[in-house]
Amino acid sequence: MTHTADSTSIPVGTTLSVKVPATTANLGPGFDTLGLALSLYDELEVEVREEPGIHVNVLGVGEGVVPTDETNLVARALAHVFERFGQPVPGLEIVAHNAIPHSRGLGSSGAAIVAGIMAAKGLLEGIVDIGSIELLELATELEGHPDNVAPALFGGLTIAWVGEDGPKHKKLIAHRGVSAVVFVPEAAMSTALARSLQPASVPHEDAIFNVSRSALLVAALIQSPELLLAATEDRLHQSYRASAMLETDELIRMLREHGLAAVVSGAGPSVLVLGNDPSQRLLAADLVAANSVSTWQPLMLAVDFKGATVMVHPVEGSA
Ligand SMILES: Nc1ncnc2c1ncn2[C@@H]1O[C@H](COP(=O)(O)OP(=O)(O)O)[C@@H](O)[C@H]1O
Ligand SMILES: N[C@@H](CCOP(=O)(O)O)C(=O)O
Repeated sequence: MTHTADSTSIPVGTTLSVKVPATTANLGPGFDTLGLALSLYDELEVEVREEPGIHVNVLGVGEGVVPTDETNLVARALAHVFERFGQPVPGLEIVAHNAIPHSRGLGSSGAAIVAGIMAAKGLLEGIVDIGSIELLELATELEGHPDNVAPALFGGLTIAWVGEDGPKHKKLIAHRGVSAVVFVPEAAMSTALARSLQPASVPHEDAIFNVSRSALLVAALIQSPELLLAATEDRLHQSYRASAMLETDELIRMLREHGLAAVVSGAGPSVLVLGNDPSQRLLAADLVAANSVSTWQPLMLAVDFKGATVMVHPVEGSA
């Protein structure tokens, strides 16, 4: 006889693996809207156990820092899905292998939320069918804005928006000439702090400026990468947040003066350079090494086209 963890029919011993990409949001003018999935991943191994409660063994980034109990963001996201569908959470042992740096503007909180949601989707397979619209709704409820969680879930370049009936997305395939390098500083800055610096309203001319640049940016990213420099200008968020990340601001100015499409990655403080050919990444890395006194870790990343994945490994004989 197969043991079950509780009143759901999820057998004890069921395991699953989850993989979620890092993301870079905004891409300059596309505040809270545009995002790109990148080839840097957080991974989970999840096992259903007899003992109730969720324990998270955190390895890599966040080890010894983020909680290991039910208050862990991955565990909270997972529990949120079970609660939404009226299902009791089984006892779980989770091993989290984290590579996405925290509070640097690479979507670590979005990735943790998506990881928990994908784990829940895998555990609830055959009990509840969770579609892509629901995945994005659940993730956006927890993250507060859809621009990181959409590419983390679906991969590629995403346009995300919130309609009257909730968040939606459109996935696009970035032009293969587009390359990305992210410069990650040692110091962290929370997204919540960056968001607190945003004004409640902006001048109409700045809104027009960003509408034109973000429309152009979609064309640049999927068809005409040579337009990336003009297409990555922004007046909606970067200047308001610059006082909280002066070195980021300086680095972006320097790189843009050299013709490189440099922007704040997400809410910062990392810097993203979108290249229209791979040699621009090396040029950017040389310029950063030569012109900055601080240490910036260069991450040369590819665009991830797949998004989050979950693989369920049922207990033998339980299917
Ligand atoms: N894999 C993870 N497991 C648990 N908590 C996480 C994980 N990733 C991120 N977090 C939480 O999210 C915070 C970072 O979120 P945030 O400030 O939005 O920055 P980011 O730009 O990295 O998303 C971390 O300090 C931590 O509390
Ligand atoms: N649009 C958000 C994006 C936050 O991204 P993160 O990777 O820094 O969490 C914002 O700019 O606040």
